[in-house]
Amino acid sequence: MILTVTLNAAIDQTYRLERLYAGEVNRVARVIPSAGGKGLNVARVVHSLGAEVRATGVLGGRNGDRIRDLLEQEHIPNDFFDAPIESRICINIIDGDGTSTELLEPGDEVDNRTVEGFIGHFKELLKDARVVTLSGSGLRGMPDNMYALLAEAAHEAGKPVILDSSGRWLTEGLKAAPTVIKPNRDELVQLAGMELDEPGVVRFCQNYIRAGIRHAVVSLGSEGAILVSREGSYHARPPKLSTVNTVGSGDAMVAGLAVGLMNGSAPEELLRRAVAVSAANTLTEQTGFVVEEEAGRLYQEIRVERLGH
Ligand SMILES: Nc1ncnc2c1ncn2[C@@H]1O[C@H](COP(=O)(O)OP(=O)(O)OP(=O)(O)O)[C@@H](O)[C@H]1O
Ligand SMILES: O=P(O)(O)OC[C@@]1(O)O[C@H](CO)[C@@H](O)[C@@H]1O
Repeated sequence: MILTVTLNAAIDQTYRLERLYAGEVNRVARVIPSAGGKGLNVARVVHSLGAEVRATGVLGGRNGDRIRDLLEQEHIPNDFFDAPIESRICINIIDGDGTSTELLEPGDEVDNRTVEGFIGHFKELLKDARVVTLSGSGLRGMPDNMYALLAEAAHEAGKPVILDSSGRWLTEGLKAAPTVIKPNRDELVQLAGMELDEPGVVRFCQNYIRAGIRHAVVSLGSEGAILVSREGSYHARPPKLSTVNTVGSGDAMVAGLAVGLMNGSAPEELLRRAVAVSAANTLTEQTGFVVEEEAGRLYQEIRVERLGH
């Protein structure tokens, strides 16, 4: 089973309208709600790929109940830790030309009892997990090294762990050397403190490989992704696509990586599958949702280049 962690779960509201006018009254044409926060998108995609998944994290309040209901409707197995908080709402506004504007609430504040309680809950769930994914921001009040604590618990239990986060959650989480990391272009620039070209990405990521991370996968939007590992580095590119909603593509990539890791895929295959799954996510309206056959079709069209750097 793949265990997905969403510390800061959300009701993701996708609003579609013809055009967004800042500073004016905007009427929404269509609302598409889904159980969100990055880890729940990962869970949905793993589920749609037919692999066994369990979603965990922290939920609370009426929004927390709604998130549970949405998960039940989709038959996504879940076992969240209940906390005296209100889970957040995140908004993604997509206008007629496909431009996406995201409004992300920060999430509620928790105390130490919730932090300790969740870590205990996570350690129990780890027993049945084959791969763990840690995604997105944490809740206020959680220690900056929350993901390092969870990754260390996964290491102790002998379970591979994928980290996909940003800011301090990522910087501190990296110190526990997760098995796989998946920064996007902006996150890598923040970590490096400068823009990087393709050889620069490989050289920079090799530092993480030396520090014990097995695969560093840098996602580059429509340009696909670069995987750096001890066995070699690769750049996989998807075909040009008419995208519908790109939000959650990074999460779909993490889902593809988790399934590949569980199946023991070699780096090139791991990357090709992850790029195919993430590209398939851009073709569906719902955030973090993939049609398996679409991913299979795209898999044939991914071009993979071995990098010499
Ligand atoms: N326009 C696109 N066309 C084809 N594939 C895409 C496109 N946008 C994203 N992808 C695929 O999705 C992967 C992840 O996208 P991206 O680098 O934007 O991640 P991200 O910023 O983490 O996304 P998010 O935070 O929205 O989940 C890319 O590596 C690529 O394989
Ligand atoms: O605030 P975080 O946890 O970093 O990101 C939250 C979020 O933007 O990420 C997903 C897209 O990747 C959305 O479902 C969700 O709303």
